Order: sequence, then structure tokens, then C-alpha cells
Amino acid sequence: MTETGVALRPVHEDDLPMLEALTNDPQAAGAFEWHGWHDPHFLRRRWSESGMLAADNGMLMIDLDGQRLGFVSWHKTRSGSTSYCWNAGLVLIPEARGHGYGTEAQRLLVRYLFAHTQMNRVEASTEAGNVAEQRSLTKAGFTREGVLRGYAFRDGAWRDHVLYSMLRSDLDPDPERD
Ligand SMILES: CC(=O)SCCNC(=O)CCNC(=O)[C@H](O)C(C)(C)COP(=O)(O)OP(=O)(O)OC[C@H]1O[C@@H](n2cnc3c(N)ncnc32)[C@H](O)[C@@H]1OP(=O)(O)O
Repeated sequence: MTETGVALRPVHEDDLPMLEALTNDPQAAGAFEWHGWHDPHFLRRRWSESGMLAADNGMLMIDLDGQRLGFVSWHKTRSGSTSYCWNAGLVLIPEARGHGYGTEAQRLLVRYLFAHTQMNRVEASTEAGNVAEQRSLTKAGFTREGVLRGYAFRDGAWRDHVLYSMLRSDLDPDPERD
């Protein structure tokens, strides 16, 4: 948890309707995260199998004083013949956007992943037009690496993405640790 009260926690069964809305409803997903309808049973299946905490991917709820604000997620990406990194992302409910909660959630996620896995790099890419997420990644301490041209297909067009990363060595030392 942070001073703002934002915390990450595992997904509970009664969170599934919110996750479903954020990923399967065009209004809730927002301009850059709507990728078309998906199998409505997918999230419940994933939750039954692993509680959204598998070895190669995961999802945690973003919580503010017991209120659900959205979710963070990550998956393992190959970065070399024997190397992997995490690719991370998040979606907040529309009412929670623009208050700094997404930035806090990304800070917390990076700390969580570096504390509990041995990965050296967390990367995040976002559409070139998603200025809020780019600003939020910068505020959370990520470094902008460059533009991935024609990287992802969404809503009828190939879109440029901007790639950001945080390395284990970029992390500020935890003030609560010796
Ligand atoms: C790697 C990925 O996950 S990509 C997908 C990211 N998710 C989404 O796009 C889903 C919908 N959006 C959201 O969930 C959230 O808005 C997020 C995650 C993008 C950002 O989290 P928030 O809590 O809203 O961000 P936060 O409030 O910390 O900061 C947003 C910043 O962007 C700025 N901003 C917002 N919209 C715009 C805009 N259209 N143009 C310029 N700046 C903008 C804000 O002013 C703020 O900057 P400031 O603190 O300097 O004033």
C-alpha cells in the first residue's frame, strides 16, 4: 500500500464482473484498450485454474480503501535465447482515471514483480496516441525507449506503440528495508 491508500491484491471471485466489464465492454475499456469481444467465460476459466496468478502471467486488483479501481496484469516475454522479461499493463474504471491511481498502481506492480521474481526488466508498451499512459509510465519511473512502428492491430488499423521499461537497477531502494 502507498500513502495514497492504493494497494494491489489478488483477484476474488466477486471481482470477475468488473474485470469482464473492463475487458469486454467498449465504453469501460476506453479508446485504446478495446480489442473486440472475447470469450465471456475466459476470465472465469483463468480464475478457476490459477486465481489469475500463473507462473508466466498474472493479474491483481487495484484497490483504494476497499474500493475496486481496476486491475494490473503482466505476462512473460522472451527477450533472448535464455532471457525473459515481464510485459505489464493496467486498466482503471473510467471514474478512477486522472487521479494518479494508475501511476501508483504501476509503481506498486514493478516493486512487486522485482521483489517476488528474479526478472531484470519490466516493459510496457502503449499506443502512440495514449498520452495519459505515457505520462503515467514516466511518472512511475519508466524510461521511454522508442517507437515500435506499425506494432499492433486495433480497430481496423496498425498502430505505432511507444516502448517503456524499468530495470531492477532503476528501482529506488525500499526505504523500509535496511
Ligand atoms: C501498458 C498499458 O497498460 S497501455 C493501456 C493503459 N490503459 C488504458 O489506456 C485504459 C484506460 N486508462 C486508464 O486506465 C488510466 O487512465 C491510465 C492507466 C492510462 C493512467 O492512469 P491514471 O491514474 O489515469 O494516470 P494519472 O492520473 O497518474 O496520470 C495521467 C497523466 O496523463 C495526463 N493526461 C491524461 N489525458 C491526457 C491527454 N489526453 N493528453 C495529455 N495528457 C493527458 C494527465 O494530465 C496526467 O498527467 P499529470 O499528472 O502530469 O497531470
